[in-house]
Amino acid sequence: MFRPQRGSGTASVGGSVPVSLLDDIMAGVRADVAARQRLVPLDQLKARAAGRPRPLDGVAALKRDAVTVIAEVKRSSPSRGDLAPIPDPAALAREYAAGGAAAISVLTEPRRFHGSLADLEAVRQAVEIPVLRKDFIYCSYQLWEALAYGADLVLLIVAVLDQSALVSLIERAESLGLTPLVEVHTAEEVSRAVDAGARIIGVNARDLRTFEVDRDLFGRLAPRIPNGIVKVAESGVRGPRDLLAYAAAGADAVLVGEGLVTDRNPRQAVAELVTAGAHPALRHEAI
Ligand SMILES: O=C(O)c1ccccc1NCC(=O)[C@H](O)[C@H](O)COP(=O)(O)O
Repeated sequence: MFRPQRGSGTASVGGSVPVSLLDDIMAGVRADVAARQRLVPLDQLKARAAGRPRPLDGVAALKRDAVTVIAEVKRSSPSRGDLAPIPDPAALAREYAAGGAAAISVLTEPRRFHGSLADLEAVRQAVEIPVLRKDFIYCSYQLWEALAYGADLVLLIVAVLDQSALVSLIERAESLGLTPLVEVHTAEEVSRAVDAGARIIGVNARDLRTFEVDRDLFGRLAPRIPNGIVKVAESGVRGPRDLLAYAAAGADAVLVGEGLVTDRNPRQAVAELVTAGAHPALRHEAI
């Protein structure tokens, strides 16, 4: 198994073939999905999903007359290692909701982020605001899992999907009532997301191949995102100042992980972001 160095998303395996960490993550995700498919056949998953209420509207939750906050349940990450043990994700989610978060993001990838579908379900049962399944989704089985375990939104990362897969996953997610948050990191990926019909586009400041965080990237890419599409600034928010910078560059929402899970008072940390996001100078019309 490839073990990444901090600050480096690529390495030489066996001294010769360069392997991207993202490729390594995807290999693990595919193996895990295949194993879960053997344990829980699609019919069983669909039956479980049928017992769930219809998912909440992700667009309506994020696009308000203030900059909204998506607060993330994030234990660990490839770039930063262990961040917080989070023994009770439901309790953390309740704190986030009490602080005014518009939605909760739950990392469900187990190998690198120490997340799970059980975390997703626990958070779903704890809060009434929309919940995002944040994972490396490449197939419709994972969408059914998202639905069955209580997600309202799903992350689709353009960098790991070819265009036909992106289009069909967006369509399939929408047809299931799930709202896709389509993540980009380059101008070309913005075009692909727009062409594929994304209604929410997240610009991730973190390059998933090098782990470098470029907070100015959102400002460069946001003008390429047409009006009417919800713009989310992902990664690198460590406090209200970062939210205000993203807001000034046109963000409708920010997605925050490390800055919240490492704070001693996550409820207050969210509330401070929400207060900054509601500043009258930032107010814009809801779509
Ligand atoms: O966080 C990582 O190291 C990472 C590495 C490879 C793929 C994804 C990764 N993180 C997922 C995210 O995009 C973040 O969890 C999210 O945007 C919050 O970022 P932050 O507030 O900087 O923790």
